[in-house]
Amino acid sequence: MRTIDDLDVSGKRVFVRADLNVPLDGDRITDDGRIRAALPTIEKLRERGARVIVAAHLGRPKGAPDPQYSLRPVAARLGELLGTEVAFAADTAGESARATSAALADGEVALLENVRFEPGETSKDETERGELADRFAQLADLYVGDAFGAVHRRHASVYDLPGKLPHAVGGLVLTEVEVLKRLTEDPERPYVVALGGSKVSDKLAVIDNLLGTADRLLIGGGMVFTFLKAKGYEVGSSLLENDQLDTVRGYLERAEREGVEIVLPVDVVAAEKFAADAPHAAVNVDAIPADRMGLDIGPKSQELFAEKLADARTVFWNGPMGVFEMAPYAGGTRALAQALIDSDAFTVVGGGDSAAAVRSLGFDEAAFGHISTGGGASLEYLEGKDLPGIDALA
Ligand SMILES: Nc1ncnc2c1ncn2[C@@H]1O[C@H](COP(=O)(O)OP(=O)(O)OP(=O)(O)O)[C@@H](O)[C@H]1O
Ligand SMILES: O=C(O)[C@H](O)COP(=O)(O)O
Repeated sequence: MRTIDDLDVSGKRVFVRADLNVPLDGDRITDDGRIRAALPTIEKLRERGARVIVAAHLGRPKGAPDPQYSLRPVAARLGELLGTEVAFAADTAGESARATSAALADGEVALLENVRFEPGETSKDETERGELADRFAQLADLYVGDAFGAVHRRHASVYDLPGKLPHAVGGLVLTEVEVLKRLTEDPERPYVVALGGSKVSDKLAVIDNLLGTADRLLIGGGMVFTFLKAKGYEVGSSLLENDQLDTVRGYLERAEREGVEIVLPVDVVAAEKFAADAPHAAVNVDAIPADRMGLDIGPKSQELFAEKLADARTVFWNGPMGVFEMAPYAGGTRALAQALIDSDAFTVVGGGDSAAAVRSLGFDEAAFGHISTGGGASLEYLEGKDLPGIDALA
């Protein structure tokens, strides 16, 4: 794979696909970790006289402009961090993008509006994606793939565009892959994987593969309830993937057969509604009231998970244990982070929100072995799956 060092970028327009999918509260960025992680590649290109056109997605808009998912606040923050003005194109691949790209001087940077405002970006139809990629290609001379958090997506700006321009892999992708390799090539055991978060259907699928590599799986976050339901418990109004119950039963059976431990919470914090001020209490998993939703693992589960991490030598953690953004439901995530720190294991934390949680709860990033910008992407890498956004850079 070619790296940036192999490209002659001086005076050229370089399209950089980055993952700038940061958590927002209104238009306030609550964690800028992914923007910071994108800086080295952009800075290197600027130093070498490139005209840098950054493209990224934010959230999951439905293929049309939606102001709540605008990257405008990200352009402002990127400019602050780079210490230079970042021009913002009000569209993704239209008139504004073309004019913004054409106006760039050497060393200048622009950010395009959210690539997912274009239906072609996430389309399953290759022709539709290809048409958008053609429009992107008109904006630039070269392509750099550095969106590690999105390399598992077969999307126009990640997968199709590199086929249309001379391209190189970015430094962030290289670093991430180098660290994650340590987890796939003979990890020190016990190897424990902790899974949580809310992208339940995305992440349930990885369990199948993890059963073949990890010694122990700790299940927290929104994923818990599909497991509990599959075991016959009632889960009230908690997040639930009803159509995955059989799959999950299959995982539980296979784990038992193959001697992989799946550790489920024994209690959860159940709230009347999805709100910080909602009445809530810790209840055992066999006593979740029908009108309540589980928003965190409970204190007994925190202890249990810490015990299950104490002897680990390698840990990968993706997905918060609860709705850590609201103080009453942050305990599980805080306890898990602390247990990782207390263990002697090589620890990797992956995912936009997981990394944000670690930082927002006041932990020192340096206390972990590696904080990855990829959640789903890291998991798919660990599964050994082909990653479209990396394959396309070959
Ligand atoms: N029990 C729960 N019910 C609902 N949401 C939950 C629950 N537990 C955690 N969450 C939410 O999960 C979200 C994060 O999930 P997600 O799967 O996106 O993780 P991530 O670390 O960002 O990984 P990725 O980078 O793949 O997105 C948080 O916003 C958190 O509030
Ligand atoms: O947050 C992430 O994991 C990446 O930015 C990818 O986002 P997606 O799951 O919406 O494709």
